[in-house]
Amino acid sequence: MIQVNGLTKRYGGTTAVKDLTFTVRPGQVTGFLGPNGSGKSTTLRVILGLHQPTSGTVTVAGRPFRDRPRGLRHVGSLLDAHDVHGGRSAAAQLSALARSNRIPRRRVDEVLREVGLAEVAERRIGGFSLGMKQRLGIASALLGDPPVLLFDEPLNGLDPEGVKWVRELFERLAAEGRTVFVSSHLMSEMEHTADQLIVIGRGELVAAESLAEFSARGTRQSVTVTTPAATALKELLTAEGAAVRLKGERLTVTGPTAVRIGDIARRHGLPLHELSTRSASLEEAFMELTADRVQYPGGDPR
Ligand SMILES: Nc1ncnc2c1ncn2[C@@H]1O[C@H](COP(=O)(O)OP(=O)(O)OP(=O)(O)O)[C@@H](O)[C@H]1O
Repeated sequence: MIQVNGLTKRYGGTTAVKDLTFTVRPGQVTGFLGPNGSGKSTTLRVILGLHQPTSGTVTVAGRPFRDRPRGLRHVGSLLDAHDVHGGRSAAAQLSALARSNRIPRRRVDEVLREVGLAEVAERRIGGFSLGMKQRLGIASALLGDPPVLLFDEPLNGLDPEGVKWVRELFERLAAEGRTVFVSSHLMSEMEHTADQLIVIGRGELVAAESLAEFSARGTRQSVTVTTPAATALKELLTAEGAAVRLKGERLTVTGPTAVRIGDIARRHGLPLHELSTRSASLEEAFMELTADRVQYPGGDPR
């Protein structure tokens, strides 16, 4: 269990995280979701005792993590897959970690097998692909067989097969009763990975709930209409107070239902080639929720 209580972290004039409170429970995969620069890595670093909070507290299994000797047996983490010694072999890197944490050497072979790197164990890490480095980072996290695991953007650089493997691994780790906390800036990654979500924007908590609860927010619907009379229909719908986007013969309408749009078109003798309702995706719900909290919005403000 991880408990974050009123956590604020400032770097000089920048507030990376502000009054953040949430709990990450064992036995499930919890996604830590937020746009770029929203404070995810900062929070993970504070949980790991690498950075000091400006105010607030963070505990892992009831105690600050930095108070625990032989940390890898308590918390395993993957923060930055590039942060490895390129001249070493995978086996040498893990052996050094095992030694300094008093973990038996046999665990090195076990975790290398577990992450599918047994055959390249003696190769230099410098020649590894990003996907292989991610697997090595996951192996380091698993080395001490810890009850709590933190992963910062672990799906980055993985091919679809790698993504599937990581998802199944996380599921299994959670089913074993461990606390699994996984960050991502993409809802689409978390949609099939996490049971619970902690969502932040600009360092502040936006949502802490199950994926199912979060999905229920995405019930806002839009109607897609295709018609050769797109401009005329757009005018009629706009006059009704609908929000309408026009692209070629296709309108995306929010406000009125499909039935209402169909009735308006019929009354004015406008032909419809398509009329369909769709619910906003989870990605859209996430973007909507964090829209006013994005640190570096895309595009060029003019
Ligand atoms: N060591 C540091 N010194 C100064 N500012 C920092 C430091 N670390 C993070 N920040 C700032 O804190 C804010 C949050 O950054 P953080 O890396 O925690 O976000 P993130 O959600 O992990 O982003 P990303 O998805 O891009 O990795 C940003 O404005 C960042 O520039």
